[in-house]
Amino acid sequence: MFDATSHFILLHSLPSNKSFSFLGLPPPCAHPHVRAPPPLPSPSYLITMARKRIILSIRSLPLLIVFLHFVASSNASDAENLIKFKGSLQNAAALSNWDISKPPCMGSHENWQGVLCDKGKVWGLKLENMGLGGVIDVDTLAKLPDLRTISVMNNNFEGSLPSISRIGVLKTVYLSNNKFSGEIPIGTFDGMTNLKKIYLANNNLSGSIPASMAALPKLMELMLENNEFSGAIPDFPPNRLKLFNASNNKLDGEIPNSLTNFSASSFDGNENLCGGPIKPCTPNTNTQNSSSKDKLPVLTIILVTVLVVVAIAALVIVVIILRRRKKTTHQPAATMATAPPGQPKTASRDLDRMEQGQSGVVSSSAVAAEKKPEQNVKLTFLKEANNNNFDMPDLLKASAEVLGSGVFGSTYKAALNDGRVMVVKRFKHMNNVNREEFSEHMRRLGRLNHENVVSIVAYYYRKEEKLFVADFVENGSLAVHLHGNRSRGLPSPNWPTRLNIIKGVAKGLQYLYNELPSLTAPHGHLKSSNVLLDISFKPLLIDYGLVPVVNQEHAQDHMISYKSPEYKHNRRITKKTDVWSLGMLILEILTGRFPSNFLQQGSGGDDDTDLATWAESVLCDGGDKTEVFDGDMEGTSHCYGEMMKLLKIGLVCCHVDADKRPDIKEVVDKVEEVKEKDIDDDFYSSYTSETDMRSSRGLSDDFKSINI
Ligand SMILES: Nc1ncnc2c1ncn2[C@@H]1O[C@H](COP(=O)(O)OP(=O)(O)OP(=O)(O)O)[C@@H](O)[C@H]1O
Repeated sequence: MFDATSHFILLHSLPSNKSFSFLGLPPPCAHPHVRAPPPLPSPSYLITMARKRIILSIRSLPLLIVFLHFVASSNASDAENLIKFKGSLQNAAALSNWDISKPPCMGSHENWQGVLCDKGKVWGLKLENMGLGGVIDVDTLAKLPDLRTISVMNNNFEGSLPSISRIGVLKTVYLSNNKFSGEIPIGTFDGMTNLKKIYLANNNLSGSIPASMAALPKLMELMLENNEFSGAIPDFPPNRLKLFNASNNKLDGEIPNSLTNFSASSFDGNENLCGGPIKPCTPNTNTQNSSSKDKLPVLTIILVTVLVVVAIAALVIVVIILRRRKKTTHQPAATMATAPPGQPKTASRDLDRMEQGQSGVVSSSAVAAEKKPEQNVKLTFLKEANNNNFDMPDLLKASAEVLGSGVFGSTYKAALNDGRVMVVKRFKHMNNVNREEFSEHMRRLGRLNHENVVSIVAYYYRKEEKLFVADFVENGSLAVHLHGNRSRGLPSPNWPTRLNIIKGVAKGLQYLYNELPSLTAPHGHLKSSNVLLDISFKPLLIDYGLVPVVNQEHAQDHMISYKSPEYKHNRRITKKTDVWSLGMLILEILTGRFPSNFLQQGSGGDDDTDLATWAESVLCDGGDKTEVFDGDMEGTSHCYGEMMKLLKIGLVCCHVDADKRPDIKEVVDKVEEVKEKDIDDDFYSSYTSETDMRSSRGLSDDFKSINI
């Protein structure tokens, strides 16, 4: 027996020059003028050596078997560790399908609720909104070698923060919206050299922000809002953090220079914090901040008090005189933009509270204009409409609900007194576009009118505050219907509904391409949470046309277009980038899998596995191809042929080479040809042949060859 292993061992165990001679090649560094080539080894020498190696390889066979067994059983041990981890949780009913007899991961297929898989390995845990409590057993999780992300957001975990540095390889940790409390030990994040995102918002954590956080070399997102953190904010390396929020804590001192580019809302609600975008630090603030050890001399205090009293008195007299004069000259007309005294401040605080997610429904504002209310609180309406009989003060008074916080800011639902329900989106990460450019862009967006595009009704511009107002769409986002309903046990959209949604989205996107020809990516941020559904499940696009007005650095980190292969590889987006996003969305709708799970996983390195690659691998691996489709999608019998056609359109749209993707018109035409039911029963089997499948993304260049 002379197997590959023994062959390998034989070659590598021979004296270096001999091994090359054995292959009939000259030794790598031999130089004829320096040294003559060594003589060929005698046949008896070679036979002896070969024998020795064979014996060695037979001896090492048990080791090899143990090694292979270890590799084969690594999945089982992931399963055991997960079951052990589950054992320390309370209220783990949502994890009832964690079943040791079934591996958590089969390739990229996930068998266990909340367990994210890649190539048969557990790379993430997404245990959100499950009412979980108890202990997070980090020591057991540390035994999962491929674990890179953990989210237990929106649960009931309490007590001190788990020692996550035991899982040193983590890239993202989401612990927001729990009841974690107490101080974070100094070294909690020590050695976590790959950690990029830490979400701790809405807990009861106290003490200082640990310096080990500021020392993390790759940290990009840090959310600490609505806790009890105190003391000074440590200095983070400049330009590293892309998202930061420490509002509503008890922090004090001066905001470090490295964080001054974040807006005031990242720091609001910390009374003794100063500098950067909030109130300037005065010697007085500094005195307060340094625990007021050295007190001001009594005389100075008295002098300052007297001066302040005199100044206030003078101000009151001036105001009274001015009011009297006004009254005698003319009676002022009440403008919609004039807020009642005190209203802006309260409203502003309400808004910030809403933003921190402290309460779902509050009597709120959409914006507060603290400086020049007369000029600043007027909305600019984009369309002439009879029912635009409201303005900013009405939004300020309306009861509002936080719909969510996205990458550009927060979105609120505001119910007006006349029954109309509006949505206000407050943008945080805009670029420095001036009023004229912004207004011009808004007028362009305001002219849009299509049944699959949500119209922007009005906008508000101030240098540091930008708002969009739109009508509320009742039925929530496609993302919730595809992914959220599942965990709540609600029905998922069936095949005909999903097909109609894709048709509507494609038409809406084509409309944007036609109407906004000057934009490279007319949508730019197409994903399932930016597709809303009305009551009849008609899709409507939102968050389109933003690329020209948003902060580019932020966009590059968060917008869907910037996750495309062309941006990853060539740092550019093209006219076909939105087609890629549409392709991804088609695959998400058909497979029920969330593309961002794949993107997040690939973002840290060279791993290019995305949803399209995964779908292709299922189609090509010779197994049951229908497994690619979402198992929760009903109404699929006699439809697999048509579903396959649509899947293939999605795959072609995701072609890695942007030039080989179809243009939007071709996509719309092809999608329109897909029917709810298979026309020909035999069609499916011929359609799903191996060759045909392999041609979908890379191997066939001609989109027109799609056999519809
Ligand atoms: N006009 C609207 N009617 C109803 N719901 C809306 C409307 N606009 C936005 N939403 C919903 O509000 C929520 C928050 O939206 P937002 O755009 O702030 O975040 P996102 O879509 O989750 O992320 P991103 O900022 O990346 O777009 C989402 O669930 C979105 O579907």
